Amino acid sequence: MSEPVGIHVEGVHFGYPGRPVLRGVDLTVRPGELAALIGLNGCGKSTLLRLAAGLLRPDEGRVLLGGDDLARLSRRAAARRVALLHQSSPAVPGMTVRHLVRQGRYAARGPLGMLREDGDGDPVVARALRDVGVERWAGREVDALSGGERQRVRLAMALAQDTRVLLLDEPTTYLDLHHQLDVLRTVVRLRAERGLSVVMVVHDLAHAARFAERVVALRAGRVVADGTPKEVVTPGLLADVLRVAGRVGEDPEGGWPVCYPDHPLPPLEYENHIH
Ligand SMILES: Nc1ncnc2c1ncn2[C@@H]1O[C@H](COP(=O)(O)OP(=O)(O)OP(=O)(O)O)[C@@H](O)[C@H]1O
Repeated sequence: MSEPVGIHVEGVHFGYPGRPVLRGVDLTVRPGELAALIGLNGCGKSTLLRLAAGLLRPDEGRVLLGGDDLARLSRRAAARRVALLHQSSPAVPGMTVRHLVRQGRYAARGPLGMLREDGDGDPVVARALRDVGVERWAGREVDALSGGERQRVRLAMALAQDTRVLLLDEPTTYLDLHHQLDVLRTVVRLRAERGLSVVMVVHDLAHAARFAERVVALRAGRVVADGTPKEVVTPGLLADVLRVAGRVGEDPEGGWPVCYPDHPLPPLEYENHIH
């Protein structure tokens, strides 16, 4: 028997009508592992996360969560195992931070459990608010928060699902540098403390190289590189995957790769076909 894994994406093909996006993607992320997913705009990163969360069904291939086929799980059972922080979410007029984060408990508690809850009662909600340092805003309206504040509250909502697999689509969007690092370090800490499998879409290679155990590069619907930051983040990757010319050095203390991007390269032929 092979080792049970957090999340295992196997041979996944997917397209929207008239638009093939993923063409046979394999990806395994073990408990306690943080994988950064990188690639050009429109290459299919968010689509892959939505498939991994069970919000889309693969045309071919499958997604396994701890060995169970996601396609066989109900929406609610899936939501107890995998949480997705979306790139953006619609505004909800009048909703408080606590109320929004409580929404993350729906899968675990069910409709009756949600009704019975007395407000502050759920310790997982309190912990999620604390994890991202937003407990002092619990009574504020979400719509009255800044973009960065709202992003952290949305992360708290994903954490409130209390799943072993966490999918984060650009979790540092809107955040200032201080809070980018704060959120990334929180994710790194939680994945170690709670043995989470984390897949995180990032555009900032510095963050991928510094905080992820693995960097997975997607191009034209396929995984074209998957390894440690040192293995993957190279001038070749900058050029082939991100269409940027630049140098790659090494952090003198930590040893992780440091990029010095210089100028964009023209798109490749396949990109014109796909997009
Ligand atoms: N609901 C949809 N219907 C049709 N096409 C879609 C839909 N969602 C995304 N696409 C297309 O699928 C492709 C992949 O989109 P996706 O959002 O997965 O890219 P991405 O890598 O996450 O991009 P970005 O870095 O810009 O967030 C794009 O060409 C996009 O236009």
